[in-house]
Amino acid sequence: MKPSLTPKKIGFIGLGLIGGSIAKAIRQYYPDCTLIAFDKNRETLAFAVSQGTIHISCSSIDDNFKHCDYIFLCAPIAYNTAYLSQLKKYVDAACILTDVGSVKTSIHQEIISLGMEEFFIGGHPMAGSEKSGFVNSRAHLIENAYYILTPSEKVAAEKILSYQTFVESLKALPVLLDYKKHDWITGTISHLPHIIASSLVNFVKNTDTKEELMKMLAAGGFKDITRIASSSPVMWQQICLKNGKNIADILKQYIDVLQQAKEWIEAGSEQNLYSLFETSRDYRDSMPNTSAGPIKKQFALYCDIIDEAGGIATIATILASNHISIKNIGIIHNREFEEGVLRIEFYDEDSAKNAYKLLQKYRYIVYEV
Ligand SMILES: NC(=O)c1ccc[n+]([C@@H]2O[C@H](COP(=O)([O-])OP(=O)(O)OC[C@H]3O[C@@H](n4cnc5c(N)ncnc54)[C@H](O)[C@@H]3O)[C@@H](O)[C@H]2O)c1
Ligand SMILES: O=C(O)C(=O)C[C@]1(C(=O)O)C=C[C@@H](O)C=C1
Repeated sequence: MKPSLTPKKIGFIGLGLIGGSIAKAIRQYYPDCTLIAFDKNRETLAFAVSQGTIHISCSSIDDNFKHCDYIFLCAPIAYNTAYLSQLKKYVDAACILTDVGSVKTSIHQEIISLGMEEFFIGGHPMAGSEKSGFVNSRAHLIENAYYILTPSEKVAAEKILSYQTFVESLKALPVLLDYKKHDWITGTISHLPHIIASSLVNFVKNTDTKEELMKMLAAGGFKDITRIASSSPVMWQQICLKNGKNIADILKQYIDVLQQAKEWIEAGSEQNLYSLFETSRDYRDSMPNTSAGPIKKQFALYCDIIDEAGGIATIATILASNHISIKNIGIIHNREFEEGVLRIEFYDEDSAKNAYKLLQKYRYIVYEV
């Protein structure tokens, strides 16, 4: 049986940040598709039904999961793998079973041992946040983000094509990859940075002065490199356990690099130290910073506001009544804007441009980023 190009029913197991965001995107682009979900958190399911994101909330993996065009496993990785045996009786020839987990080898191995290869295409959207849960999910999360697909060896070519087309229809950018290669690459560009961020934060916590001066004085540099230290401990514990071998090898190489930097500093090696920062600057600056690149462009503007109660609310109302959604809003204080200024972030370029024109029309002083 061929996979359907316009899915009629899609199931979710785990409806948090990623499951919720994919479900919301599907709701937007396939309004006639029935969405069903099981999550261990019943309040999440009730909320998702009340929001109109899903149609049916399931209290377990039950018969509702029969005849799905897609089943998305979106719980923390070890649970996704643990649910496969229960799902086996619900996947049929037309169904594509997929996951969104940050590690792929462990789930592929279980799929092989359960004889479910013809149904499974691993998936991993390279988008996310340090915030978890359905409440933080949004349809735009995967827009313009790379979405890695790791097809099983025995899955039909037409299923792969169909899934690629589906991912594109949700405005993400599918990239096919071997699952073992996936785990090495994400080990380096995602898992290692999370370990660095968390251990750096803990290092500061443990070496701070009695008055917590480090915590007070930590500025942009520290905050930029450690945002992801606020991510879900369960999710990252499971990633480290399941991709442990790769991460340990990568960490070893990275520690050698740190050791080298230490030696250059101790030796006062001017040329090597200059090269360290020059090379990194050039490479970092060469990374695409458009919304289609791995680093998402931020669509923001700054706006002066009078320091009075309700100032932010007035601006939020002007934008909302013109159907412009705000991603983030807050007053910032830095050297450039000593008095403090309102920073408003939007989901896309058009919203930022429209907001700019609108706020100018209302006589606000607005600065483009
Ligand atoms: N957060 C990110 O940045 C990111 C990005 C890409 C992929 N992922 C992957 O997506 C998956 C989900 O991550 P998330 O960020 O959406 O996490 P999340 O915590 O926001 O959501 C997980 C959801 O799964 C539910 N859940 C937990 N245990 C369960 C269980 N045993 N049975 C059923 N439901 C259960 C939780 O109630 C929650 O609603 C993970 O596998 C992660 O590796 C995360
Ligand atoms: O932007 C973030 O907060 C993320 O951590 C997203 C991020 C990452 O880039 O490492 C986290 C885990 C994923 O599996 C994919 C994306």
